[in-house]
Amino acid sequence: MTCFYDRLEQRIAKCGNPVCMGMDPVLKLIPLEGTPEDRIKRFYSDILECCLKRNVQPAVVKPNSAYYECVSVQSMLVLQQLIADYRSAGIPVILDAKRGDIGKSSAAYANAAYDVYRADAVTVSPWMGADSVGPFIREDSENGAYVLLRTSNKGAHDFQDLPVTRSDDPRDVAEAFYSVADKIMEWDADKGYLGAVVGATHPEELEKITAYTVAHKHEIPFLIPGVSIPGVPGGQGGDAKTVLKAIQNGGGKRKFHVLNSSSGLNFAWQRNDTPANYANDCVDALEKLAEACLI
Ligand SMILES: O=c1ccn([C@@H]2O[C@H](COP(=O)(O)O)[C@@H](O)[C@H]2O)c(=O)[nH]1
Repeated sequence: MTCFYDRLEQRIAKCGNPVCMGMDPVLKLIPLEGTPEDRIKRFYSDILECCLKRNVQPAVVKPNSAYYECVSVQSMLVLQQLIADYRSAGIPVILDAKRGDIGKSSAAYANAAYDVYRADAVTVSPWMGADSVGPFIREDSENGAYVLLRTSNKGAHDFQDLPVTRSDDPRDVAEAFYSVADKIMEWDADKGYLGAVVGATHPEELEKITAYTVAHKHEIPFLIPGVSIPGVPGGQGGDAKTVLKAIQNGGGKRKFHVLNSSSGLNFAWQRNDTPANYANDCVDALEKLAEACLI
């Protein structure tokens, strides 16, 4: 059994890029006719087919559950089918659902993500602590979970940057996100089940977090959302090269970090206003992002 993050590292090496393609359907940007569910299914199936045909593949994909839940109950079946299709093509799937609850409810959420939707990995919130994250660590499985550590949004600052006293020494104060990093390293105990979400919009923090984990001899694999692709609308302004250099400057050695773009890839057709060419435009943008990741 190979743990999720070793698998991911192998996969990144094999496909030659660390891109995580988000799959966040927005109906008004899907230029197809039919029921909402059919349009979502065809859209992402066409993109998959085009990736395979052109042999340009993302390392991993990340559907955000919210974008399916808000369409209909039936679209959750589409999500399940898309996860199966991408996995059958050899592309691992991270289900972005940001789970976390009391232990037994977290266990039910973990069963849903890994056994019903059959995702390889899932995003989880650390807010409720060890018993909440624990069920997402499946011993002897190939599954993984990404814990929210320093998110990409503005509001991340509200709690994640709060100064926290970390020992009996009142001078030992640091931002709260370091405590999340500590817990990820403690809960994972080097078994390779836990990664962390760190936003591309905060490269300074990314460098600090990398340096911290390297100093603790426990590099944490990062899922890095918020990347924008130069010349393509969408995303949150994070720059791929800056992100990868931040990891390098922090002393990161492992090649298991993934950079996510959702709207920038999915709706790249907007760049040239070529809706009929949505699949090729997405794959062009993917190629562009993959190139930007060569540093
Ligand atoms: O800190 C976070 C955590 C999750 N996300 C999610 O990633 C994608 C980003 O979409 P873009 O269109 O590339 O901006 C989306 O699903 C978010 O919910 C994040 O952005 N930041």
